[in-house]
Amino acid sequence: MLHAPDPRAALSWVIRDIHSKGWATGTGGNFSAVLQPEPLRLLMAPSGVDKGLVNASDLIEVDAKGQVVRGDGKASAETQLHLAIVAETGAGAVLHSHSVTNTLLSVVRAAQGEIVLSGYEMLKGLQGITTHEATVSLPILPNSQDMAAVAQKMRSQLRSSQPPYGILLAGHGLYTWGDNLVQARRHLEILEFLLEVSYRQALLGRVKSEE
Ligand SMILES: CSCCC(=O)C(=O)COP(=O)(O)O
Ligand SMILES: [Zn+2]
Repeated sequence: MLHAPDPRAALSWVIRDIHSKGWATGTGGNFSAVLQPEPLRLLMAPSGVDKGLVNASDLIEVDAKGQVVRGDGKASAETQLHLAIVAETGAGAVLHSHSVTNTLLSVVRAAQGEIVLSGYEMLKGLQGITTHEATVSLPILPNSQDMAAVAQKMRSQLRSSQPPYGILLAGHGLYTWGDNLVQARRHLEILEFLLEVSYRQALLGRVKSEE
């Protein structure tokens, strides 16, 4: 289904799959795929829908200003973040998850401003990484309901000399992306795996030091 020629079938399957993994419980998370770059058309789920129940025909199309140009429903307030990521990275798909692990770790590590992932074989699942001897930093931005302000902070992270593979919003969730939906989904799975490892490693360290 992921390789389906119909982008609606592919994106709706990815959304339900992410929900089934517990990374977009209830209405949490939002997801987009670029249908065409010029004029920009993003395929997205409408705001506030249960991400376990999204069908191909439920998806809406939004333009570069975040206005709905096709389909029923409202565009997510977080559409601005998807648009900023697409504009800065040229991504073909953007995935935003609300897993328990990313919600928790992004709060606990908020003061550090980043989560560093280093030395794991699974890092090679990220595009361009060919060795476990790699270090990836996921910036943590403060959460806010002011999406224009969050989008601006994301843009400056994405313009850095080493743009990140993902960005965390503290107590909220993870944004990641890829050249296409297949790559974006792989990045999400890899980063969720590595965040889970990081979380369990911290727990283990705590148990050890308490012995
Ligand atoms: C309980 S979900 C709160 C809103 C959110 O963070 C999210 O990712 C989903 O928002 P949407 O408007 O796209 O449904
Ligand atoms: Zn969210």
